[in-house]
Parts: sequence; C-alpha cells; structure tokens
Amino acid sequence: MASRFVDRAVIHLTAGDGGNGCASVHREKFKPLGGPDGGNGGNGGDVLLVVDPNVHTLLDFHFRPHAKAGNGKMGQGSNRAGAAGETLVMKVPSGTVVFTEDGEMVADLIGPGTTFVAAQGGRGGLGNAALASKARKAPGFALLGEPGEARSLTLELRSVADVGLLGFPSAGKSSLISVLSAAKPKIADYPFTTLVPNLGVITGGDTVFTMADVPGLIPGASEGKGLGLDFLRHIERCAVLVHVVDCATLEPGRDPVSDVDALEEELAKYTPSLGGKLEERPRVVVLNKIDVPEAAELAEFVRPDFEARGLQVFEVSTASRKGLRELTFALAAIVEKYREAQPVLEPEKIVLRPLAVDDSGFTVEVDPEEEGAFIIRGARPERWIRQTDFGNDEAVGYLADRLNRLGVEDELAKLGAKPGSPVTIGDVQFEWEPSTPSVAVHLSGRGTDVRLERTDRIGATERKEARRIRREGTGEFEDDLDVEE
Ligand SMILES: Nc1nc2c(ncn2[C@@H]2O[C@H](COP(=O)(O)OP(=O)(O)OP(=O)(O)O)[C@@H](O)[C@H]2O)c(=O)[nH]1
Ligand SMILES: [Mg+2]
Repeated sequence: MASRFVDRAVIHLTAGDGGNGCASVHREKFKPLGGPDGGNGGNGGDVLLVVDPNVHTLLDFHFRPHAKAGNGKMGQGSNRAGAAGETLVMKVPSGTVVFTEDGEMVADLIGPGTTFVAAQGGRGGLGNAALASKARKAPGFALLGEPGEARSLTLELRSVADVGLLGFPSAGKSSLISVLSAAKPKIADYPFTTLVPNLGVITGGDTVFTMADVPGLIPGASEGKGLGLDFLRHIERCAVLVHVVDCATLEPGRDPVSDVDALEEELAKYTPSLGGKLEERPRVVVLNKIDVPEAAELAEFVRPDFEARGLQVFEVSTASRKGLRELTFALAAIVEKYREAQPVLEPEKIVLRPLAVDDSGFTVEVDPEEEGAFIIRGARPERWIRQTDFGNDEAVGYLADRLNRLGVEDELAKLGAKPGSPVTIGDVQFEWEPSTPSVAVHLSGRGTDVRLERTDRIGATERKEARRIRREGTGEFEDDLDVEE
C-alpha cells in the first residue's frame, strides 16, 4: 500500500519568452531610405494558477509537473508588433497553498477564480521604431525579448472544510462522512484506508457545512509514524475538530480516553503553517460503534470523563445510524457561531501578482573572486543586459548609454575601475571602456546600418509615432527608456 500522501506536488513552470524587437527600415518605391519601422516583440505568456471548483486534488501535477507558457512572437517591419505568447492556465483546487523553493509561502488560493501569477512572461523587446529619438534617429538595432521566468513551486492542498475529523485508523471517520453526506469515500477494515482527505457536504437545519476526513493518526505521527503529520494541514482551517473514537477496538492498551489524549499530544506538536493554533479550535468527541453492545457500555462509562473536560460528547453508530441527527445539528451550531465570529472573506476573482518592487537602484561592488574586477547588481542593469544583442555594436553602444545615464560609470570610476577592468552584470562580463568624449562620439547613437543615411533628419511625426508605439505597445518600458527628445 502506498504510504505516500499525495496532496502536495512540486511543479516546474516556465513562462514564455518575450519576442525580439525588430530592426527594420521603411522601404517604398522611389523612396529607399525611410524611417525605422521595426515593431516590438510580443510579451511572453504568464503561467497562472487559477482556482477551479471542479478540481479537487493535486494529483494531476504529480504526473505532469512541468509546464510552459507560449513565447511572444518577434516584431516585424512596417511597425507590426509580434503577437503575445499564450497564457498557460493551470487549474488548482480551492485551498491550494503555494510555496517557493525556499519554503516561503507566496499564495493561499481560496475561492473560484482566484488567480496567482506563478511565473511571469518575459517582456518583448522594443523594435527600432520605438527606440528612435532625436539623438538616435534611425537605430540599426532592436532590443531582445527577455526570457520568461522559470520557477519551481510546491503546491499543498489544505481543505477548506468547516469540520475536521481526527481519529486512529479504522475509528470510522470515513464511515461518518459517508452517512452524513453524499460523499462515498473508501471504507475498509484495514488501517490507513484513507490516503487522500475526503470532503463531504452536510446540511443541518439551515446550515450547510463541509466535513473533511483525514488519514488516521497514530501516536508518533509527529515523528513521521504512520502517514506522519503532513496531512494535518488539511484541518488547519477547520472551525471545529471532531475526535472520532472507536469504542469497539480490541487492541490492547487502547481506550477512548487514552486515544483522545494520545492524539491531542500529537496535535500539540504540529505547528500550523498558516498561523493560528490548533489548541484553540473547539473540539467535540464522537464515541463510535455503539451498535456493538460492549462499545455502548464503554461509551456510557467514559462520557463523564470527557464532559468533565468541558467537551461535548456524542454516542453514535455509523452502522446502525444512531445519534447522527443530534451530532449534525450540534456541529451546524458550532460552525454557525464560528462563521459569525469570522470576518466575511469573499476572495472572488482575486489576482495575486508578485509584489512590485522598487527596481530603480543598483549597486557596484568589488568582485570578491577576481582582482580588479567589479560586479554590478540591480533589476534594471540586469534587464538591459538581457535585452542587448551583443553581436550588434550599436546595441552595445545603446547599453553603454543607458548604464552611463543610470550613474553606473560614475560609481565604477569612484571605486577605482580602470579602462579594461572586468565588469560583470548578470550573465555577462565585459571590459569597461569609460565613455570619454571620444568614445561618446563613437557611440553617438546614429544608425550604423549602411542603408541608413546618417544625416537623415527624423521628423516630428516619426518621433510622435515612436512615442505612441512605446506607450501602446509596451508601456511598462517607459521608465526604462532613455530617450531624449
Ligand atoms: N460495528 C461498527 N463498525 C463500524 C462503524 N463505523 C465504522 N465501522 C467499521 O470500521 C472500519 C473502519 O472504518 P473507516 O470509516 O474506514 O475508518 P477510518 O477512520 O476512515 O479509517 P482510516 O481511513 O484507515 O483512518 C470499517 O470496517 C467499518 O465498517 C460502526 O458504527 N459500527
Ligand atoms: Mg478513512
């Protein structure tokens, strides 16, 4: 029998790459030297996790843990933007909690439609039309699309049930759900029948509530015995915990009071990762199997012990269906009370995006591994590196201008960088060439494309068009551009 608990899955997601921008020059009959008209590349598709009410387990991810969204298409001439890459939607059950590889919780997805942007598509690169400016009238280059984000995430399912059942294996937890609701979980006389929590919907008077049954718990579970404590995350959200006690067990050393005590001891060792404390959750005791005469006697005998602890006690038999009505109504009342005390949470259609961080800064440090070398860090410089086609001198010149304008050069000079000092940004290392006036002239931003007439004046209309493309195409780039007009 598999002892693996399946409501946890590690998935590997790759968002789509952004399409490259296009460097193109407008051509018309009798007017061979037109302005730049290369379109922007399309953004890569995101990978989204979306809560779907028809999905109940994470099992699918177990078998198919890899997923990739569509790439953005390249921009083209005549100002044609590349199509955006297709978004990939992965359907998850309500109650899915998402963790990063470092174990940091990044999303807790509850309610149909709740969406988490799990991996962001790379931005498309700007085409040369959008890069045109007064100083760089006909750029002979375009920006590369950025690679899509690649991430490994751990998904964990925590039921959003109102009532959580606890009990030794074979106490009758699954049986109880099956007689109280329409759920038909697997019931058998061997322990650990339940490997995946079952969920049942129960009606008590005007109250409709859910009940989750979790795999049997045994002493030592907190050290990993049996199925361990992993599945306790399923009851973290429950309004009330129900101890289901087998009063008919013939196992030596077991009786209702010590069973409950043993499980309470294990519970105390579990730290809910969603916060809150399980100790504070209300509990009731269900003494099961009273259709067996000895069990009925035992139940009657131990009832006062539990009541003395302030616990509500119900004697039931899922076999002869005794005591179920009372139990149902009592649970409905506790759930009602709990709901009234909770702030109303309607997370319809919530979209969780990674936090927007301030990416304007950068740092320059001495490279600890290479003498006389430097490392530049920062979201913008690193992005600019990814956008640069290093096979194109003009594109490299544009990068140098951007870095210079950000203040990277000043900072390097301050730290004592010399011409030729190795400088690393992201995945790329190059030799630092300070833009002395002569260099600056060399990288003046004029088109180096032989088809371009360098004196060609760019008209106001073209500049306006470039602005429009920037705005409409990939507006998010605005602050990245160092276009002086
Ligand atoms: N006589 C009697 N047997 C019962 C009653 N309730 C459950 N059983 C039996 O107890 C056994 C275990 O029942 P389950 O509902 O599978 O128990 P469980 O607590 O879900 O067990 P695990 O999933 O293994 O933790 C089965 O053989 C049931 O038929 C009852 O009220 N009376
Ligand atoms: Mg069961």
